[in-house]
Amino acid sequence: MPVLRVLSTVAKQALQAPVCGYQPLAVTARCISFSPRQVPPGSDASFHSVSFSETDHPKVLITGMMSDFPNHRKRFGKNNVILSDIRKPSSHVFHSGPFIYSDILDYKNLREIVVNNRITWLVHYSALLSAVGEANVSLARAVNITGLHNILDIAAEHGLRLFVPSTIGAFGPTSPRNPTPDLCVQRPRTIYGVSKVHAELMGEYYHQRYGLDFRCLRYPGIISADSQPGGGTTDYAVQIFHDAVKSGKFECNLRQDTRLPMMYIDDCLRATIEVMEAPAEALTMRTYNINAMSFTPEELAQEIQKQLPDLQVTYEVDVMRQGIADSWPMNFDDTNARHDWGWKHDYDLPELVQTMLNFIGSESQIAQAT
Ligand SMILES: NC(=O)C1=CN([C@@H]2O[C@H](COP(=O)(O)OP(=O)(O)OC[C@H]3O[C@@H](n4cnc5c(N)ncnc54)[C@H](O)[C@@H]3O)[C@@H](O)[C@H]2O)C=CC1
Ligand SMILES: CC(=O)[C@H](N)C(=O)O
Repeated sequence: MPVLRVLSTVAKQALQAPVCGYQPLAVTARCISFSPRQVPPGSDASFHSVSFSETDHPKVLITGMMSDFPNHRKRFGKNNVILSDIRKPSSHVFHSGPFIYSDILDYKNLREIVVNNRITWLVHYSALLSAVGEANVSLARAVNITGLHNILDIAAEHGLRLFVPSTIGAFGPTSPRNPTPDLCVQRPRTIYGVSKVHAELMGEYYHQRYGLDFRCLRYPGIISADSQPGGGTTDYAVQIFHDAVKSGKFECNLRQDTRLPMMYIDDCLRATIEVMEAPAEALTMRTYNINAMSFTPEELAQEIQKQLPDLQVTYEVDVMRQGIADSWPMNFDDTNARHDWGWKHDYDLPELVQTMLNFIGSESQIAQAT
């Protein structure tokens, strides 16, 4: 829809909205019962959010497949969590519950999915990560920014609770790095970081302007055994486990002393559920840092070598990735998440290494046996 038409619709309805007059923005937002792409009554469609009783399970749509979301499915019921992507799912994901094709750049298709499945919560993972984003800026801009606009409008129109992850990559070289607090200078130097700051600010704006229930966590680098690294700067911390088990050798593309915040996937998914379920009154902010551990490639290698002493690690620095890593936080301050909604991580470095090696080791034994 052309911008001007949106603006004129918004302006017209704003003028018609009763008694909002000179009240502060937050109050005004509650008076305006329309969303940015809503078309006027009498035209081709008009939207009315269905309200659900408190006892209903949320019906969750997840864009992008960060994992197979066993936690979400266990919590909300297998059929209440629909995964979506433009990529073919693994057979494990495909057989674990509903999966649907959805391109987040296709607004009408997203709307159809939300309506047909009576979606109430949207968890928006689709994005291009930092390194792959630098390699394809226009695609990153489309997926991470235009795609996000579609998601925000769909969520606002249909009264959805919306989760969008942000990242340590939303900070830049002028941010305090050790530790990095929730509120500080954010001048990232990657298209990924810029798009994530945009997502944080747009979500918070929609929250105060349209009452959107927007929730956002800034994740550290996420380490998971059951998905391949997706083109990020922290990928080395996943790849090292696969190479250690497979060949006993690993070539690291970051310097050995590059310290970055990291988290095991189970902690990440649990944090996501916890912040989504937190009562709105507990949230003093809508975007929180979450933290678990911080390590360098050398420290990670040493911890793995306690289990696999023959592992050999060499360093072949990728200049672009190193530049990105050097501009990111070394340690994350998540005091507010711990205070407001009780965030607490379970996995430190030794537990992470043990769990990853158990998982990848048993997978590789199965592969060898078959
Ligand atoms: N993996 C990590 O270390 C961290 C991830 N995050 C955030 O978590 C989210 C998920 O990250 P990962 O799973 O690691 O990334 P990933 O690159 O593995 O997955 C992203 C998914 O988005 C999908 N996608 C791309 N274009 C799409 C489109 N037009 N329509 C629908 N789907 C599309 C891709 O097919 C892919 O499956 C991202 O938003 C990322 O910014 C944040 C911090 C750390
Ligand atoms: C930390 C992230 O957001 C991601 N893993 C990346 O390295 O781009």
